[in-house]
Amino acid sequence: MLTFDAVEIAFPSFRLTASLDIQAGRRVAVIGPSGAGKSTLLGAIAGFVQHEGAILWQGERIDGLPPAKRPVAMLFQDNNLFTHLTLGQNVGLGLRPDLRLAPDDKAAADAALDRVGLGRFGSRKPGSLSGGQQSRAALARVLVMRRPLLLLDEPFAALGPALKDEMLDLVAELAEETGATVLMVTHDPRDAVRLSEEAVFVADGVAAPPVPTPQLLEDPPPKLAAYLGRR
Ligand SMILES: Nc1ncnc2c1ncn2[C@@H]1O[C@H](COP(=O)(O)OP(=O)(O)OP(=O)(O)O)[C@@H](O)[C@H]1O
Repeated sequence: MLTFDAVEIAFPSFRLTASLDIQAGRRVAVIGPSGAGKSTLLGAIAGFVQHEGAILWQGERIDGLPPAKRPVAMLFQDNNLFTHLTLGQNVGLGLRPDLRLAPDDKAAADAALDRVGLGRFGSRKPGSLSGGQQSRAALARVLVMRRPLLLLDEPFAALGPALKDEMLDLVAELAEETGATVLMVTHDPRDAVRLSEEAVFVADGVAAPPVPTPQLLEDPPPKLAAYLGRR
């Protein structure tokens, strides 16, 4: 279980509180108006954002750990693939930031590329791939890290609808296989329904405890209704 215990994030002109639990193995959408604090919430889990209160994973505090030691892998919208490195090396970075890859590491990187359908592309560079293939490579890099918490910050926003659906289904499949707990920031209720079982609504300085995604979208609180354009 991922626990936010009286977490409070305070920037000079922004404040966000969160007291909630997310069951291990769940896929959870983080949804809410622009600027509400969705990315900030993920940043606190990953260790990029300072806060009061405690964040625990399986009952142990992780908020004192440096980002690299947290049980977390994070995927951003711009992929963060290095254009001068091959896909194999980009994925290998998930294992060894210095890229001193042992044979086992190389095999794990190849296996991760294979799993996302890029088995033959290990020696290619990102620039020679389509947007969808680049997204798959970035997913392979977080997959190879084998971290139990997968944080996705609008990772597929730049993809067209069909490709986005394909990626969301792939994430769901991989999460089932690995048992990973997934938190995904999205602006699109369709994405939330496609990927997630539960959703955390972030608005007015509060990240609310998760509720079943269909329930939240069928009967949204007023702020979410306004955000969704349903008044
Ligand atoms: N390092 C920081 N220092 C000060 N303020 C910050 C910092 N990071 C974020 N903020 C502020 O925190 C608020 C929440 O930002 P955040 O990016 O988390 O929102 P969001 O819900 O992810 O927005 P969007 O949907 O537009 O991406 C914003 O007002 C932002 O300006």
